[in-house]
Amino acid sequence: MNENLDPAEENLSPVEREIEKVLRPQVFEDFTGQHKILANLRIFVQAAKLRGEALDHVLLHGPPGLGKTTLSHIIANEMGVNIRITSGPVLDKPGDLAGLLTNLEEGDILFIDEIHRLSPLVEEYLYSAMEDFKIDIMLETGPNARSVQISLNPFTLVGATTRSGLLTAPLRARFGINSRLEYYDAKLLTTIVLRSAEILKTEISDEGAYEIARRSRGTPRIANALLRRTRDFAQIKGNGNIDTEIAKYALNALNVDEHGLDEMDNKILITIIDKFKGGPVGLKTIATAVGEEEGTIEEVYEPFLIQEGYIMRTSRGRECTEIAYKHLGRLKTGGNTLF
Ligand SMILES: Nc1ncnc2c1ncn2[C@@H]1O[C@H](COP(=O)(O)OP(=O)(O)OP(=O)(O)O)[C@@H](O)[C@H]1O
Ligand SMILES: [Mg+2]
Repeated sequence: MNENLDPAEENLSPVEREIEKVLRPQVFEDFTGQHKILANLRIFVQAAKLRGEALDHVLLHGPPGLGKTTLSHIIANEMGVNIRITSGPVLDKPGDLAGLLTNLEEGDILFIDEIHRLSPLVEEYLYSAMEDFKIDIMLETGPNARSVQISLNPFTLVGATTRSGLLTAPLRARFGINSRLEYYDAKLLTTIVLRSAEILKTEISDEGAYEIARRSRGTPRIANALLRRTRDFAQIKGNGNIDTEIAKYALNALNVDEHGLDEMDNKILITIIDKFKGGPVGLKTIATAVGEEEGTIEEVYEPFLIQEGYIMRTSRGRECTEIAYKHLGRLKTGGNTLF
């Protein structure tokens, strides 16, 4: 496995991976949305550069595909430093981490993706590295074994996670900068789609871009993926240009509904309403019923369904709202269909 590969891109074909790469913004200027986070980061980066210091450690959290990995690379570019990439599950011994840390040059960024999945032992080892830029390493083994403390070059740890709730308090406390990425509105996503279309040299109307944008679950990664697929439809079924009509045609063919919910979103809502009388029902039960991992539902599907008002999280489980009933054409009392 290429150590610099984003896990989210592992199952893409080489061509798609290349496209991902050219679409990924490289500097603050090209990164759309998340205004507050960006405004702050620009200041922190500028100040750190002015003082000639490493940037404070940064924690980026939020649902998949909103730009955590992208921002990490941008921070490295803007700081003018190297970035080393690893992830929580890959680092299974403190020794793995020590190897990475001792190779960092002054100011470099160590990016740990899925940082909530660090083993407790590795996490603890990270504490002194983050706090004092010092680590203990073991020299020799057996009777001569001894540990010595070595100093590291000051570096910046950038941690990314979709599950900040799973981070321990001591780890979270060691990040000076803590940013939560939010879903993007349709207007911002339209800008992103237009930018990507330009890079891909695809003709697209503003309305066509908006149609893709508003049906992308608030997520740039999904917007770019839908743009690429719509481009295919435009090429084969049309004249290569994307307008509203071809966008609608493509999105329907891809099972993305009018409100941008995909098949699994709808399956979750239908299950809660038809099988569990609209809830409340526990996450585990929903997961079993729809045949999806509990964690995936909690990280990927639920946050968007909650934000858009389709479901509510209560102490007794998940409940569908009036909006979900309306969306699916169900009557709230008794769960009968309208049709
Ligand atoms: N603000 C943005 N402006 C333009 N494009 C963006 C933006 N945010 C993300 N993208 C695009 O979306 C893709 C996915 O973003 P990224 O890989 O950074 O998400 P992530 O938050 O790291 O997701 P995961 O949690 O799955 O790792 C990127 O390749 C990039 O092209
Ligand atoms: Mg990522």
